[in-house]
Amino acid sequence: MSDSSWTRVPPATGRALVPGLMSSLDPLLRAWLPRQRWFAGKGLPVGEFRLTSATELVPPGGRLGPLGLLHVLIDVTQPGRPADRYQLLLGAHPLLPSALVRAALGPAVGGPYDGLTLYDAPHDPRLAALLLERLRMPGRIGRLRFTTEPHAQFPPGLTPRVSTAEQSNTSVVYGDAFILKLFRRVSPGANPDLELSLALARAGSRRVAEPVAWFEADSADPAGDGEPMTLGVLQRFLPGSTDGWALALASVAEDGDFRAEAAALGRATAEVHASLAAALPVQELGGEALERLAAGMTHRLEETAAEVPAVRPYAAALRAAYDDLAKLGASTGARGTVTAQRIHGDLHLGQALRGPDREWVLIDFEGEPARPLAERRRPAPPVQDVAGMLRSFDYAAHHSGNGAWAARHRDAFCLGYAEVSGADPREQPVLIRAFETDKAVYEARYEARHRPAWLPIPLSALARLATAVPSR
Ligand SMILES: Nc1ncnc2c1ncn2[C@@H]1O[C@H](COP(=O)(O)OP(=O)(O)O)[C@@H](O)[C@H]1O
Ligand SMILES: O=P(O)(O)O[C@H]1O[C@H](CO)[C@@H](O[C@H]2O[C@H](CO)[C@@H](O)[C@H](O)[C@H]2O)[C@H](O)[C@H]1O
Repeated sequence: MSDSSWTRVPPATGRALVPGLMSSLDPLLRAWLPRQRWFAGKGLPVGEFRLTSATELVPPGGRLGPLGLLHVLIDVTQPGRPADRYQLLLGAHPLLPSALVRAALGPAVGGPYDGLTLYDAPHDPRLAALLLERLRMPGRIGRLRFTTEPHAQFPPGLTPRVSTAEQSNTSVVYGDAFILKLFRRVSPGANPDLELSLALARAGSRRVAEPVAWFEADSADPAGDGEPMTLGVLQRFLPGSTDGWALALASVAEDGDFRAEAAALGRATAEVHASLAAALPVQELGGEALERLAAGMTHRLEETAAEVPAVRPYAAALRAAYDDLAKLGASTGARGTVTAQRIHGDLHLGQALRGPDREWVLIDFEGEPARPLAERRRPAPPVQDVAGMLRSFDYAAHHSGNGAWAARHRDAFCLGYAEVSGADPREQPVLIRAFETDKAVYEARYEARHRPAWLPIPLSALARLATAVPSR
């Protein structure tokens, strides 16, 4: 089937295809976009919207027109940050069915776009099904390129439902067999969620949800640097799985013993690290690289203290952890004693799913969404992931004030990790303290921006880390 049966391909700006789209979208997006969890520039005034691409997907042989799926990439300018590019998937309807009213970008009646109401398409099973059909067929449409992993099979007609999980992107589950993650803030370059999941799956790892298909946009516009942008990844869905955060909270609530699960998670994490080290480049970080790492952490602390006043009282003491890291760099010279490799980058209990077979699988290899893509793709010491998980045990325990639960399970996780890697991460105290501090600083900013009621959790960790005995 030729691509042309799927779509009308618009010119680069999309304006000729969808006359009036931008003037209709502008006022709607001003109100709707900042309310979305995945909107990165919260709290800052919105400047301009610039349409960089619009592509309409319509079913083969289906009627052309506004009832297709409109794929849009839009740049948003805000003072004090580089422009962000967002992926929008829009439906348009003359009279929105009641089930879709909550997905409307604005008032659900009297739509401003040619008399049509615009809405967030992943919520519409008909349009989500259309996207799956398109993913089943490798090929291009305008700037969009669809790819299927060789030998991967996924049947047509799976029933879609949009995920209700609180998340940084938007996911659609198809028949409890596959899950499509639609990245919302996109940048040129492979998204590590696709890159690392694919590397792990191709290496035969059982700790990953295998990608079966994905789609990208080329960066033909002047702002792009030539690398394609990953827009969405379809992966195996793990039915009947529960995430580590839910399991940990249940255990905390009854002061339970979760150590076997925590140790198994430590082993799974070390297995993933070993597979990533075997599949992708590894490098030794010399003195200067460690000093740069420490400088980056110090910078993040300063930015956070400027933005989140409650962090300020701890800032001076916390810097000691980074100074120690820089000194470690200075003492190693160019020899390099710290191994860096590709890692998960944002590991926490919510990123680990345990299936009915009781095995852990890690998901969401995207890294911290707030960091630039190039930084997220850089090799880093694997202890960074360990520190992320240690913070997560602390988060879980905080809900009941049960600090002993956190300590027991942090230990169990490290012991499990050591069983596979051959070394207990706590044998690198300077590194682990620096990364744990850096993570808690990240969390303070994350919570201040997204969930202010949770801010006390990273703040209490910062208070503890600030008074921790320096490792010198
Ligand atoms: N392969 C999968 N199988 C089952 N559930 C999944 C799978 N991938 C993700 N999920 C569910 O979707 C949620 C969000 O996924 P995640 O990749 O963390 O998205 P985001 O990056 O947008 O936060 C997870 O917490 C989990 O509940
Ligand atoms: O899963 P995401 O990629 O969206 O990660 C972001 O959101 C997480 C919260 O949903 C946040 O994690 C923090 O809260 C968790 C409990 O909800 C806790 O287990 C983590 O340890 C803590 O960092 C994550 O930092 C953020 O990037």
